[in-house]
Amino acid sequence: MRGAPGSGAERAAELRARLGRLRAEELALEAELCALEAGQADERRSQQDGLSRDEIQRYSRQLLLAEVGTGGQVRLRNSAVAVVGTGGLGSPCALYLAAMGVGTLGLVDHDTVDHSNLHRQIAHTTAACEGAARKVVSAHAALARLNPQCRVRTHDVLLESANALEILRGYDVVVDASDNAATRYLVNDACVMLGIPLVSGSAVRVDGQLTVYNYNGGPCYRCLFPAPPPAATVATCSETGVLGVVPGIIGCLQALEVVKVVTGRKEDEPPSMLLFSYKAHPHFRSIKLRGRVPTCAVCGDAPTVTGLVDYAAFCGAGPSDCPQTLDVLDDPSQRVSCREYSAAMGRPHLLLDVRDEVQFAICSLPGALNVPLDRLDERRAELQRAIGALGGAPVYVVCRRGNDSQLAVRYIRDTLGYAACYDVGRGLIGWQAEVDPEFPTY
Ligand SMILES: Nc1ncnc2c1ncn2[C@@H]1O[C@H](COP(=O)(O)OP(=O)(O)OP(=O)(O)O)[C@@H](O)[C@H]1O
Ligand SMILES: [Zn+2]
Repeated sequence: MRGAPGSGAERAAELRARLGRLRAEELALEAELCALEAGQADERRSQQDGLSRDEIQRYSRQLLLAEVGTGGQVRLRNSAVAVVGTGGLGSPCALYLAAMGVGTLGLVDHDTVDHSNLHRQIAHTTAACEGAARKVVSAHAALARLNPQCRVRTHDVLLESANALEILRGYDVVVDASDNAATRYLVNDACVMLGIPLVSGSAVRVDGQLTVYNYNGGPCYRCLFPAPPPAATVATCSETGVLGVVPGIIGCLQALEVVKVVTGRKEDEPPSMLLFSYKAHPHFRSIKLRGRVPTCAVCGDAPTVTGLVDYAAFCGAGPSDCPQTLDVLDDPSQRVSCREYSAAMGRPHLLLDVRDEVQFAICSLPGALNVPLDRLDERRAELQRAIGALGGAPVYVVCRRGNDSQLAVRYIRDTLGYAACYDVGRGLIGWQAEVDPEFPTY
């Protein structure tokens, strides 16, 4: 409803529009600044001993703590910390590190802000998303607003074997806030080779984990996990979801560990892994870890990995948490495109949606019967009845991305013996791209 001319509602709309333009301009300036600064030679980091008047005022509540004091604050100011990933973990971690007075922060990310990031990636804003801002630019803007005294270096690149040593060299601590196995091993190996402590975190669904690796005789990531898990078993936020505050909790704890390492307060702590779960009571559990493993391939006594390797090949998946695309149907005639299904919708058929009930409740195509892939066999009689009523008309099977639907087509053809069954290729993601741009994706 539009307000009357001159009313508060009209003024609010005008102010909202003006703020939108200012936010867009801020991001454009930020992007230009990031690009300029990225091309400049690094200045020497300040290594002075004392604190300025401004610093004393800004950090006064922290200076009062025996755990920090002036000495600790100076160490924070003189430190440089790299944060790999400015997503769910990296956002709160980098914000707190900047707020607490870390002098130099390096942000590494190769991604653009997306709407589905905003419930947890709190360094980013709706305006950044609408302007398709790069994550490092958007995070730089947030850090600059929070603490202009923090020097931010942005690395708007995919961290990979070819650039990791060069990018991470010179930092005092590295924070792994990434979301995939290939990057975890890469960052671990680079930190071992460069002799940098690594504060590693992860968060999926309602659970999180935190460990400091390669520190004070403790293990590295490979000491604990010498071989990566099979790529298909790795849970990812985009597939299984994540409660917004969970990476917030772990990212804040990563910032805490950085402070302890930089201020020298962690030296007496034995290595441990902290586990968090919303479902466990109490929510936190700490597991003691053994020290460095002498046979470890990278930090052991006779390392076999002495340079960065091909981590995508090692992990069976590249540096992305996007699920792999399956192709299990032998015959392309068992698949229709989303456009072809759209054309067939007016004719008799059964649309079977094999996503789980939670996803089906988010959005679905008209008339779809929902039987999750893992319940096909249990609900076999019901399926057979529905197929029997078709009089030979086709069954189309859909899921989110077109992977599970292929497995279901196989089941219906091979186990139920119904040959007129087709996969809707690329699933609902394809439906939005090919047929209906208004259809929600998640
Ligand atoms: N090798 C890498 N180099 C640079 N950035 C990386 C690398 N690996 C992961 N990242 C970044 O780490 C961040 C991890 O964030 P997060 O786990 O919250 O998920 P996301 O990828 O942003 O979102 P979603 O998984 O929901 O699509 C991402 O911004 C991603 O781009
Ligand atoms: Zn090791």
